[in-house]
Amino acid sequence: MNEIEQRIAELNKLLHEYGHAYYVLDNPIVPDAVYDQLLNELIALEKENPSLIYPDSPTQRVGGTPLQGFKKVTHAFPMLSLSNAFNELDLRDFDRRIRQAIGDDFSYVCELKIDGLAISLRYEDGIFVQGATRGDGVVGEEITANLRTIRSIPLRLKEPVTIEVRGEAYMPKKSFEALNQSRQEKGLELFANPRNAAAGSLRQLDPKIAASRNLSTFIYAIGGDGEAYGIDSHAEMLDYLETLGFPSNKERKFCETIDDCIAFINMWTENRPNLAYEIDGIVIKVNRYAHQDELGYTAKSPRWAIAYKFPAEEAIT
Ligand SMILES: NC(=O)c1cc2c(N)ncc(C(N)=O)c2s1
Repeated sequence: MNEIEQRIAELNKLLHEYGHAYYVLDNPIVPDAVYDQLLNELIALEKENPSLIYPDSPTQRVGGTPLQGFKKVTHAFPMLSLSNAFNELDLRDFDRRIRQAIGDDFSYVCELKIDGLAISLRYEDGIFVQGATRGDGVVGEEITANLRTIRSIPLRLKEPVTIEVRGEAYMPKKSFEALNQSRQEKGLELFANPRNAAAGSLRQLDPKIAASRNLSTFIYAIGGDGEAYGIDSHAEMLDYLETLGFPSNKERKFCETIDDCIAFINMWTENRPNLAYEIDGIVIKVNRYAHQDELGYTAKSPRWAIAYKFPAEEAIT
């Protein structure tokens, strides 16, 4: 490798590491000025040596030309929906049904239900190759170019695995307020809520617009069976996603009983306004895969999971 190739390889490695710390771990290890200076150096070197541009270089996040339309993509594994619970009685019914099926020796994992747009990301040998919306759960829209602009989505994983993951793309509350403020000043129609703003941004044909919307993601599931990756519980799967370099939401709790889940729900009902992003509920999943396999699925959703939905907020008149 000559000096330029070495420097380009080194800059890609450094910028991946710094970008992961900043956008995924929310814990920068260098000042922004240092990151920008290295990025500008890489942009200049790539301009002089286009044959040395890595496909997953951080300079390759925002594509050039707008798309004509979105292709349809059939998910390798259907993206299922969750059945809903609206009150404590629904939650205790859910818990009772599980006990009747598998006995009492099991536990739950509770997670925040992110109010965004469900997405599916495909990686081959660790490289991000395709991203899609949920669509109807079986067929979604291919929005790879727009998802590449989201800095928390790794373009290369820390392991060269072939994997399909699911998560939620969302717009932080502060970005939503700033976006609507600027739209108001331009006399444009406002977005009703961060979820619509995130969905609208990812449906743009020009990736430069998506890139300007400061979207982020949380990744929370592997498509297909996690056993293929040597994992045998939901909690371990979430940790595995983090080791691969995905952003996963840290506000999750291992719960022994449905009472612990209800306490978690009550705490977040109270604390929800303090989050930097919107959530519309709490997702409760039976933790061990062996138990999930025993419980199985109904026609459209897993029997081992439920989404508690917060009461719709009273419209502030
Ligand atoms: N429809 C679904 O299966 C899910 C939807 C969501 C969501 N919007 N946010 C978080 C999770 C999670 N942590 O499992 C899930 S799962």
